Amino acid sequence: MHPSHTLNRYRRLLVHYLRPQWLWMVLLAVILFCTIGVQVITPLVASRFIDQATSGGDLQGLIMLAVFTMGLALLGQGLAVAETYVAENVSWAATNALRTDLVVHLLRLDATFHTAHTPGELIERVDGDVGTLARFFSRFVVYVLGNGILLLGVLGLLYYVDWRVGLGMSAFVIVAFIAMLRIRSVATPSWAADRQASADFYGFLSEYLAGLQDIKSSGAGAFVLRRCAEVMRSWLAITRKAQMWGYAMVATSQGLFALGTAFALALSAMLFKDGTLTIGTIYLIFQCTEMLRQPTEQIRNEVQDLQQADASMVRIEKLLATMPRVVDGPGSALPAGPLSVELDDVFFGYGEDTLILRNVSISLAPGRVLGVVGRTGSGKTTLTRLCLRFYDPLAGVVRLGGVDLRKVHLAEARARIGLVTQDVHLFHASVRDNLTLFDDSVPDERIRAALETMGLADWLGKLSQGLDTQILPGSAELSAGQAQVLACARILLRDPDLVILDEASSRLDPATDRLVHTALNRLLDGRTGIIVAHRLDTVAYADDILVLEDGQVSEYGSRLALAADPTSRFAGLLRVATEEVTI
Ligand SMILES: Nc1ncnc2c1ncn2[C@@H]1O[C@H](COP(=O)(O)OP(=O)(O)OP(=O)(O)O)[C@@H](O)[C@H]1O
Repeated sequence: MHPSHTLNRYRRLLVHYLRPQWLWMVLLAVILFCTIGVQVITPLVASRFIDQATSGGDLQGLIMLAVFTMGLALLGQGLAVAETYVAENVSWAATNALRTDLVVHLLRLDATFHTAHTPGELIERVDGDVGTLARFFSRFVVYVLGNGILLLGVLGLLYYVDWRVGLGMSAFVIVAFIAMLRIRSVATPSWAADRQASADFYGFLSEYLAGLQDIKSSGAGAFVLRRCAEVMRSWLAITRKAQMWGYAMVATSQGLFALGTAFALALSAMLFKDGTLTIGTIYLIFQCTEMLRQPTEQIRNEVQDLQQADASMVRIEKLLATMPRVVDGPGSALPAGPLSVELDDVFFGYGEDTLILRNVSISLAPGRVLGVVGRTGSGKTTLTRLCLRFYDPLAGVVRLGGVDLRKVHLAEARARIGLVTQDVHLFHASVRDNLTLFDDSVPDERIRAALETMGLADWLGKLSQGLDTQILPGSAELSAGQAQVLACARILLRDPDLVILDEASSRLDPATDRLVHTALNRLLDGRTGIIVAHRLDTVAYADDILVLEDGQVSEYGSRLALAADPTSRFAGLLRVATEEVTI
């Protein structure tokens, strides 16, 4: 990675996220310069103390110097506390802003992106990578500048003591710095690999936690554990390498500075023999040599961390630069009331090579209900996704209310559609929040009314804390059918003009079955509907039927007409389904 690219990237992020924090940054700089002042003054005072003590100075003066030294030590601690407080404030405010931007961006990205990236990977971006950047936001500039000045200050002091010592130590600092940077550049790829390995691990973990039930029920636990062990084993090897490099850097700098101290002491001893230096000055040189180490290491650390953070910055910028494939429309208005749905010669595939839908044309009048049937994998769910514009067709047009969906604002179109998926997602939150999706402005009466309409009044009555009862996703109290009814209530509250229901294919017990039917009946009342139907009872709601076969329209027409025609595929499906039910 070219350093100037890194710095440019860093500057861009810094300017953007630190601008609102500039007052805090000024405060941080002031604190840092005071800290440096204290660091430089302390050895000077100590050296004077030693010289006065060894030359028999008066007790009063010595006490004053001792008290002054203690005061400086206390001030140094106070400044360190203040610095931590301000720096944490700055870095959290800036990184939280960046996190928010990333989350907003992730929500804007379309289904294609989310299919290609696991939630764990995205968590690592939003949390791991941003976390790596946290200290950069607060400390990088101030630290590099501050430590640079401290370094110059200490070297200046050494020149002031004796130019030979100053010159020798300047040469030493340059050599040490170059040596440390060399090692760093060799070590950087290991650190990048370490971050990637951690992202892979989180990706793995989130995927398997999400599929916990399937894993348990299919007895795949042993396989998951083995896979987990494999991922961790490879992570260990990578981390060990990265840590070893990190340690090599610490060891090198310690070794180098031990050499530096030895060099400084040897030089001082020679000059002491000459009578050029006092013992207090030698102490000062010793302290200064020690003091050179901290800023040199810190500048090295900052530069090294910047390299590490560069990988994070690259990934964050790349993520922010990823544009959704589905581009928001210019804002054509949709007509009021129930929406018609038209698919005009639609072709669609998720990837480049396989077409999932071919030649699909349907025209659903406002207020009518379309039942979509067909074998598993025939493209039924895919068709509903196109109506919500999760994807754009490769060819052909999808129209809502007669308007090309690509011309409408995504938010407006989606606000008019209510979707119940096969796999309803309930949040670990109260019943109220699950229904309103965290919109506090919806009054409780409306929520209760919606639940009542959906036939869930009894269910609500049994809940210990009513609307405040917490729902635990995947808990035994809520079956797939009940979850769908809750999702229907959620949608009823939004009062959409088109309802799309991808029916759960699981069989329901008779009571839940009745519940789902009441819910459906009321939800579809006065709205256009598309139901991906798996069961015979549900098909009965449809005015029109679309039979999909391998992504193509096999039959399309009024339900009654198709059912009455004994040669139709739909009539055939009905016969099979009736036999299944009656057996
Ligand atoms: N996000 C996706 N990315 C890639 N391929 C997908 C995606 N979703 C579905 N597919 C593929 O598209 C085809 C049609 O899937 P779709 O879910 O639309 O069928 P379906 O008729 O609804 O099936 P089911 O009745 O089982 O729900 C399948 O071969 C499936 O593997």
